[in-house]
Amino acid sequence: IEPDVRQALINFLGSLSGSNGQAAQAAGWNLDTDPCLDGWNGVTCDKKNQSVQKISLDGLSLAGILDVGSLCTKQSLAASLNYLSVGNNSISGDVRKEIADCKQLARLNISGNRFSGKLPDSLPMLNNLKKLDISNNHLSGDLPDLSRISGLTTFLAQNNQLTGKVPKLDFSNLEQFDVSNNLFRGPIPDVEDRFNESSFLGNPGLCGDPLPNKCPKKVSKEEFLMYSGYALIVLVLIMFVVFRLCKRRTKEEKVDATNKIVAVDDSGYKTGLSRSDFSVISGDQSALVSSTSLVVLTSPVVNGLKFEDLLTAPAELLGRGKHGSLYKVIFDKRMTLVVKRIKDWAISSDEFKKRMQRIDQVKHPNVLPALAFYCSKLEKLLIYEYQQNGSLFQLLSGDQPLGWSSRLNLAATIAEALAFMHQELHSDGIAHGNLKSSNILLNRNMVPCISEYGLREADSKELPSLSATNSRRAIEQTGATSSNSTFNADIYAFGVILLELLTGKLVQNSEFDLARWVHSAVREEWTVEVFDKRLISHGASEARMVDLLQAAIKCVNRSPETRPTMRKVAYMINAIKEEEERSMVFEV
Ligand SMILES: Nc1ncnc2c1ncn2[C@@H]1O[C@H](COP(=O)(O)OP(=O)(O)OP(=O)(O)O)[C@@H](O)[C@H]1O
Repeated sequence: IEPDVRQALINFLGSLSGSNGQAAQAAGWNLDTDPCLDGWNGVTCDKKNQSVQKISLDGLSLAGILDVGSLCTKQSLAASLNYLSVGNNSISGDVRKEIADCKQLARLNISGNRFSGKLPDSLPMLNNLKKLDISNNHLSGDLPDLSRISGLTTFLAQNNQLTGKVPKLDFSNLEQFDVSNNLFRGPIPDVEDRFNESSFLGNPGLCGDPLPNKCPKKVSKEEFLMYSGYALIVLVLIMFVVFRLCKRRTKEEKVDATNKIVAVDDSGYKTGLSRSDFSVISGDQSALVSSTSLVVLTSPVVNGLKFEDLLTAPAELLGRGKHGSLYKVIFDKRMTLVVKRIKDWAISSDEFKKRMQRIDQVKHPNVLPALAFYCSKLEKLLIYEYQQNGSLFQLLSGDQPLGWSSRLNLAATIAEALAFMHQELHSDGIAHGNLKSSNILLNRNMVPCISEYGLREADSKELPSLSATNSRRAIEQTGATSSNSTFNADIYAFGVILLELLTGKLVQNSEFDLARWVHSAVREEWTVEVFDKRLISHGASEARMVDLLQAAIKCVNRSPETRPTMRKVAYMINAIKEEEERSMVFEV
């Protein structure tokens, strides 16, 4: 063997052994001897001892790199070397592209090392390769196109991090095949029943035979075109039907429009039309707003809802208060909304929008959020979800008496929610402005929610509406437009709600001044007389009713500055509630 080949072999082993440079010596490889005639360990030559055919250096604790360059670029060596095996060492680094120069290689074994990186794209040029074992390394990336190596009988690649598809090899020719525990993806090619699932296990993205998990059905190009064709035809048909329906509806609306305009006019109530004949906005205004989207605040349910939807849906008038009218609007049974049409509020559209968006940022589970709103010069509308269980006002005026602990819980919940809103919106100067028991709604779980928060600023003319008398009390003696006065008015209004809960007497829309009546009764030491008889007969604790009455009286104090903040009120009511709970435990 020529000296330059000897040198190449020694260099190769030197690189393989890494810091342990003694390997060459230990294996008896040195320039003064001949690899074939003197029998270098791990080297096998041809029968005539003229060329090196095999290098077998398995299990020698080699910890360097595989310098195939020094080996395979030596033409005489490359022309004879058909076996290279360095398995079960600690060799690291990648397999370099020069491996392809060792054209005669029939067996390449690098298993059980620390090889990493991608196999070189030149590897399939080894077209004499029969056995390739790269298993138990840290190899990654997609494999080169191994299907180009036609005579492969062994391909072992298990326990690496190889990606991409399992190569389509000539499985009829393969005797050993294992790609388990890698990162291969996609369908397994047809392995002609020659290998079972153990060859593929441990690849989370693999599917199909012989693995038990089926691959998702792939739609062929023809099928795709066929289905798209069907979809297109259906779409055209739907559009045609919708177009026809819209046309018919517009015709009907034209006929109907005059009735609706009359119905919405203030005289509408007197026209004798049934309540469901009302429409939310009048016909002349609808022309201005018909194709405008609402500003959606909270709910995706109302996304895409337009004014024309509000116009065409049947609307039922729920109430016509001082601040506007309220309609119940049902959209194809999917959702029931209420639309508050605000009357005479001298607020610019910009201010209104900012105000509504600010309120929407403050969320509390016991405050009903507006879902959307609309504002223009002519109209200000707010949309809420319809609450089917009515209001606290209705609950208290109903036949079913409300028990003491329910009333106390209601009071505590509303106080807490109002305290939260006051705290969050104090710097914005946004109080409720129109708190009353008909604005405390009960949701589907009978949980109370404050509705219509911030729909009104209290101003000198427009007092927070209880009844005129009750509301005048609410803010009298305050600087009428100062923001504190609005918060103080809310506290007064909340005090009235407490009084309603305690006395069972409702003040809405009546001139009955509940606060004054309670004040005088207490002054005359008739305190017990004020309480709802039904509460006393059901054995509610008089002491705690008196405590709640004290809190209520503080809230309805004539002098707004001496009213406690809502936070303090909530604290007082919670203390009463805890006392009640303690006493219940004690009684049990
Ligand atoms: N989201 C809702 N769901 C169900 N009922 C509601 C809803 N909002 C209000 N209501 C009820 O509809 C009725 C009319 O409400 P509206 O707000 O018009 O009355 P109001 O508060 O007396 O009027 P105003 O706010 O102008 O003083 C009330 O009984 C109220 O409890």
